[in-house]
Amino acid sequence: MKVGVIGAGKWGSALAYAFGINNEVYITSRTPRDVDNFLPLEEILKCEYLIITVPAQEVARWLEENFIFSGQKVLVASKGIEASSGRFLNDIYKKHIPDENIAFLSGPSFAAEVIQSLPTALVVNSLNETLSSEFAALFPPFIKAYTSKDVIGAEVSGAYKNVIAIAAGICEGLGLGKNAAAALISRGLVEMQRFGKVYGAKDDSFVGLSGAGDLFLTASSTMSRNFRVGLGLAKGKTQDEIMKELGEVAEGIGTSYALHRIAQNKDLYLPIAKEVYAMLEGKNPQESLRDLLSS
Ligand SMILES: NC(=O)C1=CN([C@@H]2O[C@H](COP(=O)(O)OP(=O)(O)OC[C@H]3O[C@@H](n4cnc5c(N)ncnc54)[C@H](OP(=O)(O)O)[C@@H]3O)[C@@H](O)[C@H]2O)C=CC1
Ligand SMILES: O=C(CO)COP(=O)(O)O
Repeated sequence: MKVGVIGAGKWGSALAYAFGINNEVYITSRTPRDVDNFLPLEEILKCEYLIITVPAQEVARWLEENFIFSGQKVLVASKGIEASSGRFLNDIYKKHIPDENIAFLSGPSFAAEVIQSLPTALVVNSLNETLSSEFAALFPPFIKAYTSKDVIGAEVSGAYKNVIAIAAGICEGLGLGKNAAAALISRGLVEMQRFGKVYGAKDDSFVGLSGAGDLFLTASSTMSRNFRVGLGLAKGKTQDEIMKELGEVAEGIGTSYALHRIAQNKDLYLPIAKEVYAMLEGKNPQESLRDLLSS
C-alpha cells in the first residue's frame, strides 16, 4: 500500500519507519530533509493513505493553506486541542475531509520506542469501521492495533493526558513523592473522563489504551516532553525558557489554554487543568500543588 506521512518530526519519522515495514512509505515536511523517500507535499497528497502529524496548534492553518482532498484515507496522529478556539481536531478536519475518510490514532506510543520496534498497542478510531480496519492492517507486527468508533473519547484522552503529564512533571520536580504522583494521575484520569462525558465520549476509552494507557505512560516518564515541561515549571523556568530548551512540540501547553477557554465557556470544573493553566501563566507551582493536594 502507498502511505504518505506528513510531518518529519519525531512522531512522523517513527510512523514512517513503522508503516514502512509492510508498505511503500513516503514522507514530507514543512522543512525539506535529506531522508529516504522524502517527496514534496503535492506528491504525498497523491497517496491513497495519509498519516498527518502536524501539531494541533498549527493544523487549521496548515489545512487551509496546503491540503487538497481527493479521496485520500487519512489517519490523524497528532494529539491536542486548539488553544485559540477550543476546537477538537476532528472539528478542524471536518471542513476538509469527510467523516468516512478520517481516523484518529491513540494509545501509548513514545516515538523513540516505536522507532526501535519495541512493542505497544494502539487504537485506530473512526466512525467508519472499515477504514479503521484498513489502517489497522497496515501496522507492523510489533504494534497491536485495535479499532474503536469513539473518536471523541480518543481525542479527549490523547489531548488531556498531556496536561496531566505536565502536572505530574511538576509533582516530580517538587519532590512530592510517589503517593502524590499516583493521587494526581488517578484524579487526572477521572477529570479527563468527566470532561469527555460532556462530549459523549465512552468510559471504555478512558480505562483502556487511549486514556489510562497513554496517561500512565506520559505522566510517569522523563521521555515525555509534557512531563519535562512540568519539571521545568517546578524549577521556576518560564514557558519560553522551557520551550527553547525542549526544541520540540509539547501539546499540553496549548491544550491547557484550550481547556481553560472551554471550562470558562461551559462552566466546567477541571481542577488539575485549571492549576496547570495557572502555573503556565506564572502561578507558583508549590502553591498550585498545595491547592490541588491538600485538604
Ligand atoms: N513524539 C511522540 O512520541 C508522539 C507525538 N505525538 C503527537 O504528534 C504530533 C507531532 O509531534 P512530534 O512529531 O513528536 O513533534 P516534533 O516537534 O518532533 O515535530 C513537529 C512536526 O510538526 C511540523 N510542523 C510544525 N509546525 C508546522 C506548521 N506550521 N506547518 C506544518 N508543519 C509543521 C514540523 O515540521 P518541520 O520540522 O519540517 O518544520 C515537524 O514535522 C503532536 O501532536 C504530538 O502530540 C503523538 C504520539 C507520540
Ligand atoms: O503522546 C505521546 C506518547 O503516547 C508523547 O508524549 P509527549 O508529547 O509528552 O512526549
